[in-house]
Parts: sequence; structure tokens; C-alpha cells
Amino acid sequence: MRLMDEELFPSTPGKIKIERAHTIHRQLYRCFASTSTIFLWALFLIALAASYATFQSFVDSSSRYFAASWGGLQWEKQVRASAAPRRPGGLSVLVTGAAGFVGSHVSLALRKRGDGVLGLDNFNNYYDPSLKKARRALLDGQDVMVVEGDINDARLLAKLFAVVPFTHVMHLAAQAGVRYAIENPASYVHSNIAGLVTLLEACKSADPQPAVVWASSSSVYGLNEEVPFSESDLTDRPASLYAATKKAGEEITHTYNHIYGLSITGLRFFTVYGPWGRPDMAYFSFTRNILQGKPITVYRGRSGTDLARDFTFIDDIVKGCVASLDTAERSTGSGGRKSGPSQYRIFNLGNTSPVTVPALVGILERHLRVKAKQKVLEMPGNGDVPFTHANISLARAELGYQPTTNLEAGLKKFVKWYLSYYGYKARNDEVTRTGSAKIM
Ligand SMILES: O=C(O)[C@H]1O[C@H](OP(=O)(O)OP(=O)(O)OC[C@H]2O[C@@H](n3ccc(=O)[nH]c3=O)[C@H](O)[C@@H]2O)[C@H](O)[C@@H](O)[C@@H]1O
Repeated sequence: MRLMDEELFPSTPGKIKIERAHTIHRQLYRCFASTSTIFLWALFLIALAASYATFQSFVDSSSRYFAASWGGLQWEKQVRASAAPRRPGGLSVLVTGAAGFVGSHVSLALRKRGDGVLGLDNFNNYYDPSLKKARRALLDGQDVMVVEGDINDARLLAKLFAVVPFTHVMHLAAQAGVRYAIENPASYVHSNIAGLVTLLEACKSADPQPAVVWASSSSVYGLNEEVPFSESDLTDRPASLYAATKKAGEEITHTYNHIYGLSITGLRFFTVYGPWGRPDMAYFSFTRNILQGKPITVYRGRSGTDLARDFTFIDDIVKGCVASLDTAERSTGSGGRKSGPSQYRIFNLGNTSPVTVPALVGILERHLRVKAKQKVLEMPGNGDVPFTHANISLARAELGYQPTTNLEAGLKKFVKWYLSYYGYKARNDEVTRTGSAKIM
């Protein structure tokens, strides 16, 4: 016990205590010898605390700024360069959904003829984002910048319009897919309604106001039985939430046209397909499954009738989009105020020759030279419609729209792209060897 005490405490503890007390006392005396010194010290401490707080908030806001994927002088310079037309009288177009199927094709077509193009895309994972990144790489190669951001981000949109006086907005960002709305209804409201309104708010406040061309859908015809579908037909019986949000979009855009003088063109696309397409669509997923020897599900109508679609090739759709931009009149408002009536248009962009789903499968089998394993099921009541068929007289008259690619030729191009993109040649051989699918 004694040993322990000696280790823990010095042999002459009292001396040490006294010396320490003296030293501390002397220091305190020096520092706080007078009340004025105490006052000065207090002031100094308050100033130190205040400057620390200011520094902290600077660090916070700067880290928020640097964490955002947009902003800064260099970024603004790139945005301006991408959106600047390369030809006299060229357009300056903000393309939303630019890393998407239709968006990437339209962006490339515009850039090719010398228009300025700036893309915007949120790269969500509704389907494989690597395909969206590959499309972005294509756009990069043509000096088209794609800003990563959401149409619901009002600050980002305001910034883009502050940096670039866009002449047009090609609005293609959306939650697509008819049947997925059963699984995730909120995503349709988020993108197709809330996102649309946020975008239109930015457009109406912009000075100059851009003309807006945007993607509606053939699905707005819903349970319509008039054939072929004309723009003048009633569209008040949607069969899916997706269709309902697109129909709502037509009404919402009308409001912005009416109140703010925004020039609006809505395009009702009919089942668009082609190279760089969407993996969630039937022609794409059928191709994947057929090549992998997996079964495909072919839906049929209730009375055993085949379902049919007015499948429209991407190049024809691109021509319709570009013609819509070219014929769009200017918005009449500026900075949120209307100064006169402005254009409001809706067009069908279809192919005018519906093809049944079994016929689509037959064409794919021929191009892939593989027999599909088919399961035929009754169409589930989850938003599908039995057929679509476009009347395109209006688009032909006003846009000079004339589709030139039939499903046979279009799918040939798609299959060629698919095989080169996914490198399925080798796997095709594997399919032959394992016999998991029958080669035709
Ligand atoms: O035209 C349109 O407005 C819509 O076209 C397509 O929707 P959809 O025509 O349903 O295209 P797919 O999903 O490719 O289906 C095509 C046909 O194949 C059928 N199908 C689909 C999937 C499947 O596994 N089996 C099958 O038989 C569908 O019932 C439909 O008749 C797009 O997915 C929508 O985003 C677009 O808005």
C-alpha cells in the first residue's frame, strides 16, 4: 500500500502544491490585473465566437454548393457552348429526357443540322441507367452536354433559363410505361404532373419565353373505339394512370398557353421503337428473352382477339419532333406576362398501319433466326388497351409528317443495333449449342 502511494504521489506533495498555487496566482494576477483587461478579454472572446459561427456557415453553404452537380462559372460556360446554335438562324433547344430513347435521337438530329442543344436528364433507374449513360456518351461525342438534374428542381431550371435564352423546349422527360403505373403510381404524378408544372413555371417566367413541344401519348385515347384515332376524338376515358397523367398534361399545358401565352405543341406518340430503345417495351424485352432462350408472354384480348399497335419507327418520330419545333410559333408572353393569344397544337405521330403482337413476334423470330417460346395469356386488366391506330392527316398537313419505315424494316435495324450493342452474336451461338432455344 505504501509502495503504491509513493508511485501515485510525489514524495513531497505539499511543496509542489504550494509552488503551483503560487504560479497560477501570479499568472491570474498578470492577466486580469485590472477590470479593463477583463473587459477586453471578453470582447475578444465574443469576436472569436462570432467569426467562428460565420466561418461555419460559409463552410456549410460552400459544401452544399460544391456537392451539387451543377453550378459554377465553368459549368455555365459549358452550358452556353452546348446551347449555342452552330448555324445562322439555328434554334437553341433545351431537351429534357435527353438521355432517354426519343430524347437522345432528337438531340442528335438537332445537333446534326447545327442547332444548339442542351440536355437535361435525371438518369433514374426505371430501366438500366447504363443504357442512358451510353446514350449520353453518344451525345458527348457530338458536343451535346447533358446536365444531370430533375425537372422538379425549380432552382436548376431557373439557372438554366438565366444562363441561356432558349428559343425552344423539347420536353421528353417523363415516367413512361403503361403497366408500371400499377406498381409505382407516385412516380407518374411526380414526373408527368409535378415535373411538368415545374418546367412550365420556369418556361412562363423565362425572358424570352421558349416555345414548348412535348411528348403526350397515344394512350390518351384509352377506351376510344373510333378508328383510326383522330385528335378531335374524345379522350376522357383513359385506361391507365399513365394515360391519365398524359391527358392531364394536355390540359395543364393548355392552361399555361391560355394564361401566359406559352406556345404549346403536344405530340401523341404511338408505340415508338428502334435502336437505342427502351428495355421495358415489348419488342425489346421479347428480343432479349428470345435470344436467351427464355419464354415470352404474349397477351390476347378477352374474346381471344390479338392485340395490335401502330408501332412507329424512331426516325419517323424524330422527323415529326423536328418539324414541330420548326413550325412552332413564338410564345407571346415574357417574364410571366401574356401579351396575346399563342399557338396550341396537338398531333398524332403514328405509323397508320397497326400490327398485331403475334405478327411482331414473327418478325423478330425471322430477324433473330430463333424461334420464340411463347406463353399466351389473357390481357390483364392493368392499363393495356386492345389496339391503337393513328390518323395522321393533321400532322401530314401541318408538319409535312410522313412515316416511311414499316415494322419489318424498322425491327431489322433494331435487331442489328441490339446485336452490336449487347454483343449477342457469341451468345446466339451458345443458344445453338445448349439447345435452350430452337434456331430457325
Ligand atoms: O403509344 C404509347 O403511347 C405508349 O406506347 C408504349 O406502350 P405500349 O403500346 O403498351 O407498348 P409495349 O409495352 O411495348 O406493349 C406493346 C404491346 O405488347 C403487348 N405486350 C407487352 C408486354 C408483354 O410482356 N407481352 C405483351 O403481349 C402489350 O399488351 C401491347 O399490346 C410505351 O411503353 C408507352 O410509354 C407509350 O406512351
